[in-house]
Amino acid sequence: MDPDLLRTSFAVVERRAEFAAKYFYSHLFWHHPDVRALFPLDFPEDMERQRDRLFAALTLVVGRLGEPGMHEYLWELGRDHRKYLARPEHYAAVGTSLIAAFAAVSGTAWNTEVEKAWDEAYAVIADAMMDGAWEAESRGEPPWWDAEVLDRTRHGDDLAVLKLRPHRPLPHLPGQYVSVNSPRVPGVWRPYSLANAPRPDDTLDLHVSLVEDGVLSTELIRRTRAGDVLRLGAPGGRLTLRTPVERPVTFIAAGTGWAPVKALLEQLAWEPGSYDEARLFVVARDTAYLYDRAALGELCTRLPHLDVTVITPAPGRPKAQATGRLLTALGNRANWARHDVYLAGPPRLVDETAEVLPVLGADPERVFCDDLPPTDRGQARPLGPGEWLLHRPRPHWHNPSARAPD
Ligand SMILES: NC(=O)C1=CN([C@@H]2O[C@H](COP(=O)(O)OP(=O)(O)OC[C@H]3O[C@@H](n4cnc5c(N)ncnc54)[C@H](O)[C@@H]3O)[C@@H](O)[C@H]2O)C=CC1
Repeated sequence: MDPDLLRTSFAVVERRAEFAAKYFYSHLFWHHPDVRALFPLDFPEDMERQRDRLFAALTLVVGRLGEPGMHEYLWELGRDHRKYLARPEHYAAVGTSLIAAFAAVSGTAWNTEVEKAWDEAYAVIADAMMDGAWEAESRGEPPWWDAEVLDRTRHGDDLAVLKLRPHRPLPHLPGQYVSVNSPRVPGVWRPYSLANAPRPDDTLDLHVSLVEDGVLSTELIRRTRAGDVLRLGAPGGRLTLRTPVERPVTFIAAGTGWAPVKALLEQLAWEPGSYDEARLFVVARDTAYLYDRAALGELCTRLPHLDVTVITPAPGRPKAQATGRLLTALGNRANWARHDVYLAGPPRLVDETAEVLPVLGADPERVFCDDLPPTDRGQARPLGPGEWLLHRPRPHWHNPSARAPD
């Protein structure tokens, strides 16, 4: 496998990503109409997301092939793909269509050497995924877990906490997430962090925030009731407590990113550790969205040394202003080089914070977060004067063809 050749040839494909994705799906569905059932059909929004996801996943894999942790990631992905009833023949079909699409959009940049590199890379990816699926199957793990909704607590119009009881126990680590599907929104799966450490009664909590035009979040917040049954995929993710906890720890939770952090704090409360400092930053779009204050208070009693900072935007300011305030608050703290940092929340906040922490002295290898697909469509935080200089936003070019005739 030649990583440089893969990266340079993928850069050509990425420039025509839209066309490549259309070609890929048309090729796949034409040659294997049976595979169509594995992809969501009814929601155009979802076909688009699927396209974005395909390229986001490929970019991640191509950028990190051969890196430590990549095999595990693919293994987990394959285990999770059992929920789509993905079989070895589907992996072969996807590989053929992907390479056909890459060849179609690459023009003269495509040759036998590039094709060989992609054939080999795809074989590595598919083998790792099929290993994950096979291992899960051989230990008797179900392809998904059905879970009954025991309770749904609404917090305002756009937030809900669901309590679920899986029909069979779903073993997980605090901080992990699962993908969730409702039979009323067929084919649509979204990742949600489990908001609790494992409990003796095996119940699970999900914290759901409304995503504008999001079919599943709307379903879960507005229509799902006690007695409904949801479907959960295999748990996964990197946001798990590194134990034994011997270094100081910082948790940063924004919005419903509070869910995995809550689970991690529950674990910290019973995990023996030799750390001497624990910090928690809770960021919310306004005080009304600090929806779990009672649980936070309880955790503070169980973790008396936990230093808590709550951050919201100034009254009347946009929600993303809280991210600027968070970055300032982080800058006012010391000892980052010693801290393990666990970070959860909207992807833009996670990206910005993960970029700033090493500048403050944190070890990037000790900053833990999930790679989640973006769900928010809001505007980015307005740039501060220093950032404006460093990252001037792209100009909005006029479209000459839209100009009125002289
Ligand atoms: N494991 C994880 O990392 C988890 C991540 N999430 C993600 O967290 C988000 C939760 O959404 P909500 O609760 O509605 O959060 P929210 O929209 O209320 O935002 C909370 C805070 O995040 C920051 N923020 C939001 N959008 C931003 C932007 N565009 N740029 C910079 N900062 C921004 C702001 O400080 C805001 O006050 C979802 O995107 C979800 O996917 C949720 C659970 C777990």
